Amino acid sequence: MESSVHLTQTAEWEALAAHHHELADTHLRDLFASDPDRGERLVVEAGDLYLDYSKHRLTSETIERLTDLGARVDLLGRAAAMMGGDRINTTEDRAVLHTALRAPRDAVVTLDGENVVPAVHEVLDRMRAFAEAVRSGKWTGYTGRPVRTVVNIGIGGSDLGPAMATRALRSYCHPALDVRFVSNIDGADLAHALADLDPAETLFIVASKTFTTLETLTNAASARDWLVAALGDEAAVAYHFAAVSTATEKVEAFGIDPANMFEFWEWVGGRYSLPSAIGLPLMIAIGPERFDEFLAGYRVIDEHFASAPLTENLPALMGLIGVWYVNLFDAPTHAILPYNEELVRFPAFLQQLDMESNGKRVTREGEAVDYHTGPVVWGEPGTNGQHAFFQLLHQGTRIVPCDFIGTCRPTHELDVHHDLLTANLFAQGEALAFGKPAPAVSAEGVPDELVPHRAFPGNVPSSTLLVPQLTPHVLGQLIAAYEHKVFTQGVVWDINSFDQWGVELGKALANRISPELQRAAEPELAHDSSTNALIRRYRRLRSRHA
Ligand SMILES: O=P(O)(O)OC[C@H]1O[C@](O)(CO)[C@@H](O)[C@@H]1O
Repeated sequence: MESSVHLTQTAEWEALAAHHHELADTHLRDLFASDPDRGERLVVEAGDLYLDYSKHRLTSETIERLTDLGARVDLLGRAAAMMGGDRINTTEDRAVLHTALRAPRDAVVTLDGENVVPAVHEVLDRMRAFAEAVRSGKWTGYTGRPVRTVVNIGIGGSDLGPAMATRALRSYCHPALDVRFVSNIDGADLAHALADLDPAETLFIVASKTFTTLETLTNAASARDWLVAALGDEAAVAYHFAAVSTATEKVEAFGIDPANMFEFWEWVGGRYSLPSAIGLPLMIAIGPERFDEFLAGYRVIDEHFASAPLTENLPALMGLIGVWYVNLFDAPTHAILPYNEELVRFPAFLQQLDMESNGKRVTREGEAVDYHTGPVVWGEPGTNGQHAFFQLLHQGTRIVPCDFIGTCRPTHELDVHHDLLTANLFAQGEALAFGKPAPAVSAEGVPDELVPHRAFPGNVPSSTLLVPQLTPHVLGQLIAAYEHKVFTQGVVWDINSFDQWGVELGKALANRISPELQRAAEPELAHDSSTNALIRRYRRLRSRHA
């Protein structure tokens, strides 16, 4: 879309809004009654992903209107520009090439006249050799002992992706290697992670794109002190520390041997960096072959997204349907509900992916938007969520579109559990969509005064993403689908999904306040009275002997 054209003034937007006006009050019960086959028709498949979007408050016409809007903003053209190396992250003057991280060895992706794919595979080859050495015990620490625990130190995109995926694929992990993640600057995180470890058998991976992040550098420095104190020699650091970063000089300055540094590039956004060297702890955990399958999974969806027509394009439809709720139904949040305990960290991973990408209030041209952008993303695995917050989904006043994610085969032997788990998934989608109207409740003999309390309005929309099994290949597909969903929405909203200036102010203020917490002097008057009072109170109570 030409930047001078305002999204909400396009004919496609107006047509969508008019269509919403007609459909807004229609109940899913009526949509299914008048179109009984919609559960078989309003579905789309890509690779191993099966998306049922029939339980959304939409018709085929809605999909036509939404895909018209996608065409108007040239969604697939913009995807091609991203994958082709255009500098679409204009506020940082960067290309956005995470799709090149999973391109096959013989692919060509040109940036500034150079093919980036050979460098990607060179790093992957080095990662493979390193991962194999650690897994086989060939890599030995300062005292000659093999590694038993890998501790990844990173935060945000340098933590959430590998932590989520290592957890998701734990049934594929090396049985004798423990891979842990430390992210929070809260010393409780590192202290707890190290409490039962033997430094002689511990390998740290310091993961930071910029190698300037306060949390990561503080944790890494404390980890180094812990190691050196135990092994009695600075030289031990070279045996027990590796780094993943774009900043070679800073890694060296920290004291990590550049031979143990795995590079990635400024054109990889932190929240998109899992298939880069940031995935090293995952590769060590599941092994290079499984990691290759994981990357191949991403590739399946990248190729699908780049080429499928919008009406059959799974990530594009996920994104466009999300726009339908955010902008037309004013839905402020979006729930991610994996019915698979292994995906326990998937909602947190998607929070960064989605909210750091699309939590923006100005267009690419810097003009304030007059429509909502990214929703608040949240969630928890089923069935736990059912016994916690589903009450609000069923009977609250807000509309919460839900993504149910289910797996047909478990990665364990307890089949009975898995059928019960999946029965709950399907039941929730059904209950949310169709509800239980008051007459049906009365017909069961419920006293009149209780009927309003026990009726379910229904009409709560949901997608069901069903996959065969949570393998590395399928996980790669799932992540790529959400990446491209987020991209789709950013294109529609005409925002830059690849910068994150909104995280900077808090970092700067923390740097200012941090020395004030240690000084006896009054806090700087420049703070407001609330912050000053909190600083004073903290200083009074922080002493362990107070
Ligand atoms: O990898 P780095 O440079 O340490 O950054 C960690 C995270 O911090 C952020 O920049 C936000 O502060 C994220 O975008 C990023 O994933």
